[in-house]
Amino acid sequence: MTYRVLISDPLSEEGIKPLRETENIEIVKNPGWDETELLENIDQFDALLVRSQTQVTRPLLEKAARLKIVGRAGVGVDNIDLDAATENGIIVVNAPNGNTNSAAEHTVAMIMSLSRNIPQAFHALKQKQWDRKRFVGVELKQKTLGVVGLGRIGAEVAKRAKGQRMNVIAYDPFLTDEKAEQMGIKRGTLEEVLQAGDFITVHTPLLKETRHLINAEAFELMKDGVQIVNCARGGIIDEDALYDAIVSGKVAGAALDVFEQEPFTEHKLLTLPEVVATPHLGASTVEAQEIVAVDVSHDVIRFLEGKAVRHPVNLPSIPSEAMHQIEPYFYLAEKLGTFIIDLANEVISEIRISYSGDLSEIESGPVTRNAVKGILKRYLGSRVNDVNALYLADRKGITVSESKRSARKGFTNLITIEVIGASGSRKVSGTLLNGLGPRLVRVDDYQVDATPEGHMVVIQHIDQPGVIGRMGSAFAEHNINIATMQVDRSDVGGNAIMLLTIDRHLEDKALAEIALLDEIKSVTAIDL
Ligand SMILES: NC(=O)c1ccc[n+]([C@@H]2O[C@H](COP(=O)([O-])OP(=O)(O)OC[C@H]3O[C@@H](n4cnc5c(N)ncnc54)[C@H](O)[C@@H]3O)[C@@H](O)[C@H]2O)c1
Ligand SMILES: O=C(O)[C@H](O)COP(=O)(O)O
Repeated sequence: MTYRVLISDPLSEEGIKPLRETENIEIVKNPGWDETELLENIDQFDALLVRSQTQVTRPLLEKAARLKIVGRAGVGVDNIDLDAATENGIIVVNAPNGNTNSAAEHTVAMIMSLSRNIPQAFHALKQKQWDRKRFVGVELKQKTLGVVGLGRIGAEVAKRAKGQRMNVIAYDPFLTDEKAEQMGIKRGTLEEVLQAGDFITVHTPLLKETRHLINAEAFELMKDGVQIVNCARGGIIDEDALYDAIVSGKVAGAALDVFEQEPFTEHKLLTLPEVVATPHLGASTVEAQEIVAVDVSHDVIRFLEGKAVRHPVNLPSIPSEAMHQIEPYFYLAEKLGTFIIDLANEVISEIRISYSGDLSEIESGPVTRNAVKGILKRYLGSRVNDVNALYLADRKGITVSESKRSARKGFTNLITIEVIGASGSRKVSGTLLNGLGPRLVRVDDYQVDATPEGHMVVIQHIDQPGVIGRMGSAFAEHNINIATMQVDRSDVGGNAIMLLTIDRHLEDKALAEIALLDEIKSVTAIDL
């Protein structure tokens, strides 16, 4: 199959080489489509690669019937409707580390531009004004840098500020005293950072909680003459409040690389001499763009090859060694899910998945998602995958729960899936056997041993002489060969089960005839 990949923002050509060098990938790069054309064409693509310009909206994602993955060549994903991606079973990946250094360096450049009025002085020179008085600056040494958000970039900026012999105080909900001490910086509350900073730089994501985090009240807390830098996301700083704070003299200067609305060319902030600005250049270096494009290209290739991705955004990120441990269970979990929903053959309200033995110590989330996928695809077909399985189960009012028991129960690893419907509970268990692969080992309370694949038949019957013989003859009359057969019973003469693998699908007519045989209580055909 050829996968079609659309690149709708400028990505480094060097960086997308891994995609170009992958045989079954066809690339459409920067076709110059506007929003309407993108909407018209998106359903032709399996993967979409963006930076921050393309708005990956819910309408776009809902139209993208073929889209499997959105790759963000950078950190911020606020231009992507993550809920819509999840609901439509589209995984989103990003490249969280590739542009950290560039963004940190750009932030330092912006701080120094502010401290020495470099852009303004250059602009004056270009106007043939040799003016040295107007552009007297300030040293950074001994000044305090307030950092709001000490993640990858904030921490790199803090390190560089220390190199300029600045004092650094930072606020970050996850910053500990130990980490602060280790970095030789002070940990403060947001208020303390705002009050202490001679320069204040923000490095948080744009979230509900961080939108307008730096607002009029925040400016009131700051020192008179404070200088503000935003190389993170437009919207963290309330631009109108910033304008007022500059005009009032509270803020002596502001350096902005990102804006609430981009492109940003008309805002009144740009009319102020105290403002320096760049058009979202923090990650715009040859090096950063190559790294982020390589990172996201590799993740797209991994995903299209059915492998785990390194930087999922709308799925929990699992370390690769842990993923390596659990990936072999995905197939088993999905097959058990399909098996049990066909066996139950009714609307269910609850899915209970239990992991025992070695599995009680694993990161079971991805395995659970594959089991739920196996169950739901009977209702929803191929649109359900491990990205949207839990969302779709929730939307159908099906509760999903997990439990773990270290007890081995006769198997080093065992997955049991129980579904609850109006007529009660049905359950199935499976295991991964070394060298033998996935095995189905329990159906309800019966012991079996079969490979969960192909055309299977579950027959519930009464444990009486002749039942098996009559059943075998019935299959023979329909020219259906029985490849494997497992029998178990609750007690002598009591309820019993046959689990068959047959060579072709059991047609309804044959199924109905077999179901009428004496002592047969139910016949269920399950195609895995
Ligand atoms: N200008 C650019 O071109 C450019 C380049 C790269 C990244 N960015 C942006 O910079 C920002 C930071 O990127 P990063 O890679 O450092 O992300 P990160 O996830 O490594 O760090 C973000 C930090 O913000 C902290 N945080 C979250 N909410 C907070 C709050 N309310 N107050 C204080 N801290 C809070 C988090 O705990 C985290 O430590 C992102 O928005 C990213 O999109 C911009
Ligand atoms: O979040 C990011 O990675 C930066 O804002 C970079 O955005 P860009 O890829 O549009 O330069």
